[in-house]
Amino acid sequence: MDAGVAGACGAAASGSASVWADDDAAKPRSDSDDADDADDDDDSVRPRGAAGRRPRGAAGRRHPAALPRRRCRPVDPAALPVADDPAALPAVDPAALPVADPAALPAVDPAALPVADPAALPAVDPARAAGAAGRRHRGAAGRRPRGAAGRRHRGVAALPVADTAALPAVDPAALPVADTARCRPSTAGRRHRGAAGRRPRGAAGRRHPALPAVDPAALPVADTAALPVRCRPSTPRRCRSPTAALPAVDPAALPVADTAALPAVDPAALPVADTAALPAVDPAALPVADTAALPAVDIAAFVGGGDAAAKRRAAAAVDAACRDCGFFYVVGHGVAAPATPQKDEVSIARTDLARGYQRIGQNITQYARDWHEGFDLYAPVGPDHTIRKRGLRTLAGTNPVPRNPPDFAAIVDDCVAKMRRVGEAIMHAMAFGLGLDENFFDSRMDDSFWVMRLIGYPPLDPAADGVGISCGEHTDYGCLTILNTDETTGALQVKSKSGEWITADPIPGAFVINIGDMVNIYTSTLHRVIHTKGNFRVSVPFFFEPNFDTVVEPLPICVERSGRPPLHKPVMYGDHLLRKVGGNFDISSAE
Ligand SMILES: O=C(O)CCC(=O)C(=O)O
Ligand SMILES: [Fe+2]
Repeated sequence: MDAGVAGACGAAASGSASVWADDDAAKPRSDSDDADDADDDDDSVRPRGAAGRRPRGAAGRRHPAALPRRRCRPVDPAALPVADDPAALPAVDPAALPVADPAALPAVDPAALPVADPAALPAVDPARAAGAAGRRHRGAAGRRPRGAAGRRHRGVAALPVADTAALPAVDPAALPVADTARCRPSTAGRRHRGAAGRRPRGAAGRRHPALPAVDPAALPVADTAALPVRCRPSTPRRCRSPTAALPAVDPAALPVADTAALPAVDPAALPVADTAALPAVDPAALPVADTAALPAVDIAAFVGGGDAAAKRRAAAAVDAACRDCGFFYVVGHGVAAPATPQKDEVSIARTDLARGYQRIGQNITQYARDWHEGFDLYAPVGPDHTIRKRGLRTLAGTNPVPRNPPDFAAIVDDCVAKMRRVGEAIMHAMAFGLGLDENFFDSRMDDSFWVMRLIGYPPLDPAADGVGISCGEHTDYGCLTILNTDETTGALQVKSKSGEWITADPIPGAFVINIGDMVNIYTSTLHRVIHTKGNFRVSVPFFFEPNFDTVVEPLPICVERSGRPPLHKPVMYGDHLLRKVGGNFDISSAE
C-alpha cells in the first residue's frame, strides 16, 4: 500500500492564484521562451567578431588612429599570370641591364637636413613614459607579439623617426618624478610595476636604444605602505586590507564537529508531530458557533433551466455566500439520494502515489497526522492526457477497485456524474453573479480533474491517548468542494471571518459547499474536523476542479473592479495540484 491524498484534507491556506483567464490571455511564457530571450540578449552584447578574448578588437579600439590602414589589396600569387614554359623565355644578360650612375645623383648635404632641437622638445615625465611604455610593451612584447607588434611596426616604419643618438644624454635621477605617495593604491600598483618591475627590456630596448641604460632598481619606488587606502566600503574586494595585522590561523587548530558523536536522526520522525504526544483536545471546550450561521442557497434555477429572474436570485445568493464565508449549503441540486459508499474490507495495491487506500495517520495536515483513513479516487487519465505526456508518475495510475461492494465502480461513476453536474450548476451561478456569461467557465472545467475521497473517522479519544485532531485545519486547493456526510454532528468546523469556529453539521438533502483556492476572488475558508462522538464517521468530499491544463489567473473583470494590479500569477491547475499532493502525505509510512 502506499500513501497519498490530494484534494482532501490537505495543505494549509495558500491563497494561490484565483479565478480564470480568457484563453488568449492565459498562455504563460515558458521557460524555454525565457531562455531564448536570454540568448538573444546575450548575442546582442557579445560582438561575434571579438572571438572571445578579442586581441584584435581591443587593439583596434585603443589605437584606431595609430593603426596603418591597408590600402593595397592583397595579391594572390596563385592568380598571377605564369608563363607556360619558363624554358621558352629569352635568356637575360645581367651585365647588359642599364645601371644607375650614383655620381649622377644630386649630392645631399646632411648639415642642411632639418634636425630636431632637443631643447625644444617638451620635458618627459619618466614615470608616465615608463608606465605608458610598460603598458604598451606588455601588449607588444608580451601576450600579442605577432598581431599587435606586426601591425604597429609596419605603420611606424613609414613615419619620420628622430635620430635619438643626437639627443643629449638624460640623467634619470635629475628628471622630475611624480609624487607617487599621492597615487591611489590600485593605479599606483599598476604603474610602478610597469616602470620598475617586469618591463625594462621592452622600454629601454625597442624605443630608445640610444638612451643610457636605466638601472630599474635605482628608480624611486613609492613606499606602498605609506599610500593612503581609499577603498570604498561598497567595493571591499578592491581593498588590500592589512592582513598582516590579522592573527595567523592554524586550520588544523580549528574546532571540528565530531560527526560520529552526533545523534542519529530518524527521518521518519522528523517533520511529523507525534499526535499521541499532543495535549488532549476537549472539543466541548472549543468555542464553536451555531450551524445556523452558514447560509443555504437554492440552485434549482441553474439545474433545471430556470428563468432569468430565478437565476439572478440564485446567483446573487451564491455570490453573497461566497463573499461572506466561503461555506454554504446547497439545496435544489437535483441529486435525489446521494450514495454514501459503505466501508468495507479493502485490500488494494496502489497504482500511483495518490490513488487508493490510505491508513490512519498517513495523511498529513500542518505537519501533523490526521486521525482518519481514506480512499482516494481521481479523474481517469487517458493516453493523451497531460499527465501521461509529461510522465507525471504521481497521478498516472488508474483508480483501484475494491472487491466489495461488487458494484463499487458503478456507484462511483454515478456519484461522480451527479457531483459534476452540481459543480457545474454552482459555477454557472458564480459566473452569472460576476456579471459574466453563465457558461464562462465551461471550457475550463469540461474535463474536470476531479478528486473524490471516501473518508472514515474513528472517534478521537482524548481521554485515552490524547490523539489531537481528525483532520487538521486547511483550505481545499481546487475549485469547489461538494461534501456529502453521514448524520454525525459537531465534527466539521469552519472558521468564520471573525475568527470563530462554526460547526457545519449535515442538513438532510443538502450538500455542504466550500470554495477552494482556485476561486480566490472569494474566500477559501479554513476548516477542520474534530470527531469525538462514539461512531465511525463517514464523509465523502467531492472536489470539483478545473481541467488539469487550465491556467488559472485573475479574471480581467475582477482586476478591473479591484482597481489594483493582479495579486496572483497565472498557474496551471495541475501544477498547483501536484505541489499540494507532494507535501500532503507521509511517504515514509507508505506501503
Ligand atoms: O470530512 C469532512 O467533513 C471534511 C473533510 C475535508 O475537509 C477534506 O477532506 O478536505
Ligand atoms: Fe477540506
